[in-house]
Amino acid sequence: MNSKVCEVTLHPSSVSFIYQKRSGKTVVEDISYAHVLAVEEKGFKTQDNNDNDIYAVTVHYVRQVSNRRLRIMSQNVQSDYTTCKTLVTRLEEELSVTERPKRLAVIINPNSGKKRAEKVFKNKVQPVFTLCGIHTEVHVTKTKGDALQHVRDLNLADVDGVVTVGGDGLYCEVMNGLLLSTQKDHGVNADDPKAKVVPADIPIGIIPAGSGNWVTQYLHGTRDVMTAILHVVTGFTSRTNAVSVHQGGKVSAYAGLVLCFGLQGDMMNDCEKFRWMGPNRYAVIPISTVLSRRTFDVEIEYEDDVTGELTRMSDWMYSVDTYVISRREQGDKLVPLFGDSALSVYTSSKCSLGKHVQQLTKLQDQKAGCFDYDFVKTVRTQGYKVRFPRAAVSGKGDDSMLKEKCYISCDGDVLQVVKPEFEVRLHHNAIRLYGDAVN
Ligand SMILES: Nc1ncnc2c1ncn2[C@@H]1O[C@H](COP(=O)(O)OP(=O)(O)OP(=O)(O)O)[C@@H](O)[C@H]1O
Repeated sequence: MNSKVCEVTLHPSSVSFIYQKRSGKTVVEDISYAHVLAVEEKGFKTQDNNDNDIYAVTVHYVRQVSNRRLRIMSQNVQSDYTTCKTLVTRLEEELSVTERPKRLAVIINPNSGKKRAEKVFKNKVQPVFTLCGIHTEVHVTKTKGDALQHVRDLNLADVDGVVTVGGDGLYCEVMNGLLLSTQKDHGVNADDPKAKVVPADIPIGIIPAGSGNWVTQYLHGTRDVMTAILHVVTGFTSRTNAVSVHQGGKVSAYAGLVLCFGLQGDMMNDCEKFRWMGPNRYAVIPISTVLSRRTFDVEIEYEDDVTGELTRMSDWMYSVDTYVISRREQGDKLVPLFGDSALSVYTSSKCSLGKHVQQLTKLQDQKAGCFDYDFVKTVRTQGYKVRFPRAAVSGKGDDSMLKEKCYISCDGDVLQVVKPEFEVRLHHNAIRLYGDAVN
């Protein structure tokens, strides 16, 4: 922390401090009001050489350090009383007119990742929220589904945002709760795939404490916890897409990261059986799933976003994957694209194991060209139906159920396909996240 007698200049959108270092070098520190977190009055110190009373104020602010990481810096300002008071008044004014959250509902999954979510909240999140004068209402989940129900029970008018401390699965639950509550409040039938979904206005902040934390990585360019906290307290938000999956006239779930039918669904289902292994299970189990990969005899119906044509394709497929946060190529890498105008749906048909592993490895490493294989098809659409026209079913008509167990990975959670048809719809920019995603 710098602690020097300063010259303070208030500009329209920033404040600058000019002081001399011990070496005699003059330093100018310019801090945008948008980056100021809090101002604390420390009181009178000594007198300067001109017999003026020296007053001290500490200004806490955010600075980007490296690799898109953010940190809290503090400037200890010492100056005459009037200058300091003018500074405090101005900064408090600036802080009060921003979109900063003041009341947050916090939901913690104590079982996320390495089970450190509660510690992360207590040691890292709470002190920053306290510094910024944010009031919190904390809920620690007891079981799966608890977060969704808690959000549904919240009076959304009482909070400025909902913060999750956990992984992508916890984010998915909260997002589901917010979207379902919003549809109910607006009289929208969430079960109807054609209904126009009303976007959820309450932003979600994600403090990464899970195993994957991909939404955080895509949004902030880092999984760093302090960076995620500072994105919440500074209050900037970005919009992101959601997709819904419907079966048998009901909405099964919304996804905000991935909705992958087939191979990835099987991988997640296999990984769930080995939850006791912790995050290590994701490194080992998928290999055995790929080695025993299975194909599904499916028909996909969609309206092509480019031609507007209603199209059907039938094939034996390993997977039908949708990345809710789209991927686009930048140089030799895939980078995230938030709020894409259509879904990119990737289907994988029969191919040799060697080629498949090569393609999946490229995809895992986020390499450009990972979809450029003859067995991978890319479709751009607002939604699609997947049917199992030749699958064995039990029951008839609306009661028919698939006999084979098939799974979808919905943001890493396992969703079973029970009906011989499911439908997926895009909901453009339906969710607000704390963070300034740069596409
Ligand atoms: N108290 C709880 N006990 C068991 N499961 C929970 C609890 N709270 C939430 N869950 C569910 O556990 C699943 C995984 O949670 P979460 O995403 O937080 O951690 P993770 O799986 O370690 O991380 P990631 O999803 O990033 O891989 C989610 O479906 C979540 O809803």
